[in-house]
Amino acid sequence: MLNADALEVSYGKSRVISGVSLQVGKADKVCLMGRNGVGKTTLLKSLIGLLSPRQGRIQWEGKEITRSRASERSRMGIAYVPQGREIIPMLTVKENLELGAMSHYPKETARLMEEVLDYFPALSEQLDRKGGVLSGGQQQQLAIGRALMSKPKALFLDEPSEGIQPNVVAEIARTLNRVHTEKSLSVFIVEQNLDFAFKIAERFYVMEKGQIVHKGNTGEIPMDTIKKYLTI
Ligand SMILES: Nc1ncnc2c1ncn2[C@@H]1O[C@H](COP(=O)(O)OP(=O)(O)OP(=O)(O)O)[C@@H](O)[C@H]1O
Repeated sequence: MLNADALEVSYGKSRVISGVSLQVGKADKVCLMGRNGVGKTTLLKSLIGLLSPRQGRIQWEGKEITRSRASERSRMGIAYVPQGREIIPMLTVKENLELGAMSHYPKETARLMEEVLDYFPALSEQLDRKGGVLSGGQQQQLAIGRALMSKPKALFLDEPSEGIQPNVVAEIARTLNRVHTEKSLSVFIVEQNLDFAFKIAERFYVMEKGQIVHKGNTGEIPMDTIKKYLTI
């Protein structure tokens, strides 16, 4: 579905990603792990179109998208949940959700919202509240819900468990697994929380200094082995 080949991504003269190749298949559940600053967010942004790779190529469903803008990739079914969630604090929960459908599926807003509120019932009671007053966990649910409003085929999430209470993290994992099953959604998560990552991912990639140094199936490798890559 998404195929990245030999990507190189830089900020000015500083090369952050080099020679990275990875695949995300249909209904795949993949986690990208690595210590702080190894380049996970940079790689994710290049996959969804917010950064342009200096070298390499990205294909989506067999089509070249290396130079496509993020908005075009979004129309093709690639949705992004950024680190820090980036919900709009002055808009209500309902308005934040509506934004997700506005670009591509404005006529389906009501139906999509019903679906998203079924996935995240806690948001139903908050619809008229400003996004900015929600707890971190509710904001994360809102950010994922907003992404789902664009009817994605694949969801790319950057550290969705960061700063969130364990019970809400567990609930988010359950919901992502449910959406994956019901919609054949592909899920690609950047995570440092291994418990959360292992609740979702079937496959993983580990990054060090801008390169993939390890990959495999989560079921075939003990969590402790991966932990070694993440501890200093
Ligand atoms: N906009 C930018 N301009 C210049 N350098 C940047 C920029 N964003 C990130 N970097 C640098 O690129 C490197 C990789 O950062 P990146 O955020 O991709 O890592 P990460 O693995 O996602 O880290 P974290 O887990 O802390 O989010 C770091 O050295 C960082 O300082």
